[in-house]
Amino acid sequence: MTGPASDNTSSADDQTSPQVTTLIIFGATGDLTKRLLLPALGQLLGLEPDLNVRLIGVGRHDLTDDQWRDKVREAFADERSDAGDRVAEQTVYRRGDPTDADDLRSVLSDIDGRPVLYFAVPPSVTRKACEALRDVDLPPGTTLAPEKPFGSDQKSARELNELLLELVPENQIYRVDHFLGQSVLLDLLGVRLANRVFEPVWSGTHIESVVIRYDESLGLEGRAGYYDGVGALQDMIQSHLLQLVAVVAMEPPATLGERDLRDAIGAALRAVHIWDDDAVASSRRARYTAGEAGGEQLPNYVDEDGVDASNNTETLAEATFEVRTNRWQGVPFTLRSGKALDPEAKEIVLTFRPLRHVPEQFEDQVEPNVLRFTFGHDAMSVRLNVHRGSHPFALKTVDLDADFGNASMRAYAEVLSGIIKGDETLAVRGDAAEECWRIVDPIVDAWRANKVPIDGYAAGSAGPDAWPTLPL
Ligand SMILES: O=P(O)(O)OC[C@H]1O[C@@H](O)[C@H](O)[C@@H](O)[C@@H]1O
Repeated sequence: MTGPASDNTSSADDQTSPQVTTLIIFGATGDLTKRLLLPALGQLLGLEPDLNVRLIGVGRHDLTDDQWRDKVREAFADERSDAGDRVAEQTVYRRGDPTDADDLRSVLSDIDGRPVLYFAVPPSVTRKACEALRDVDLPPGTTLAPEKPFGSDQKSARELNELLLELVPENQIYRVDHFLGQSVLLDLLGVRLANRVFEPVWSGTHIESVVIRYDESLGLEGRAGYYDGVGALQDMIQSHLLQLVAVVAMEPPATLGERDLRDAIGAALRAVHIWDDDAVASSRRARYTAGEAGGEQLPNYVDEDGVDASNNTETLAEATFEVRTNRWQGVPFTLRSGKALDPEAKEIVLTFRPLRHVPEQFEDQVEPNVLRFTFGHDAMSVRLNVHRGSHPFALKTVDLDADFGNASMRAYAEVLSGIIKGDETLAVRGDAAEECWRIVDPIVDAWRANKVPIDGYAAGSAGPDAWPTLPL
């Protein structure tokens, strides 16, 4: 995490000098590494040139060191820096299988300082790799960074936690959820916790509903191997969006140190339940049919390469939850995310309750106040009723917009920064990972049992016509 060092970090405090970190990326030739991890590392090195990092790529393909270095340079090209050039110059590639203890030993025999094992591989490979690591002597400080999804239900998440904890202590496990590094989440923390005008009204006494949506125009993008059978609920709501719920709903922590913040997130998640405890009535799912979205012509989802129609995968999911605390009981938190949607809508929207009384001259003119945070090109707006018009008490609803511009750091750069510096604040703690599955498991079960119909929507539309509109 950038900014002031956290006040109650554990592992970060133990480090006295800029220790060397060897970042070992398993899945080095994969899409995640190319599109997200390496560009983020390049950006981070440009912003923090003193980070003492070595990079090793590990993959199943045959690559020479020079070929790998070219890939790294290419990924760093947009944000080139001396530090990035140095890392790209020194990096090496090892052909290896992360599920093979001999290969793991061989990679770890050749490292400087503290190794970070970043698993940019499918979850089944991460699990087998961790099983293989039981037979490997891990160097001091070894850090494990598994990517989402972390398990496939509460039970498997618990088992994976147990396995990881056999290998290293919790403060050396960085479960990656890049939404914790999204600048909008960091904006939300600032707006909520540093402003007198917001914190006192941050509760169900004043807020009527919360909507967190992440409607993307992208389709499957050739990711059937991962996405098909997983779907929008598990891909987005189970992980990313529930982390956002926790940050909106948590009790204000005394500090933003890793322990206080992650305790608050964990407590908030433990209070989240499906609305009315009714997974069938409180969830919806749908799948796209052919159409044009994001400038691309998309086929029916079921006709996409690699899709197995019998998986019945949804590409749009919506579910409503309740946070059963004194602060939030009775306030619906609706989460929604999907692919191939137009318009894109990636935002957190808090709608305020009506005033108990307004002067009669204002009646019928007043709209609810709305506080909105927008992802991507970060922005925030507050909807207010103000005087405007031809008579003294005429009101108009206006959105006061603040455009924060592009984030100074990519979400993955924030996450990598924490991992490299040994600050766990923006990593998912084990209890939170299990809790997120506890919350959605009943919906997954209801959908598998076909208790919720799967609706259709044309790619490029705003979703199924029959679904109620969320506040926008
Ligand atoms: O918009 P971002 O930061 O790329 O995050 C969204 C992506 O997050 C990933 O974790 C999901 O697997 C993708 O399906 C999704 O598109």
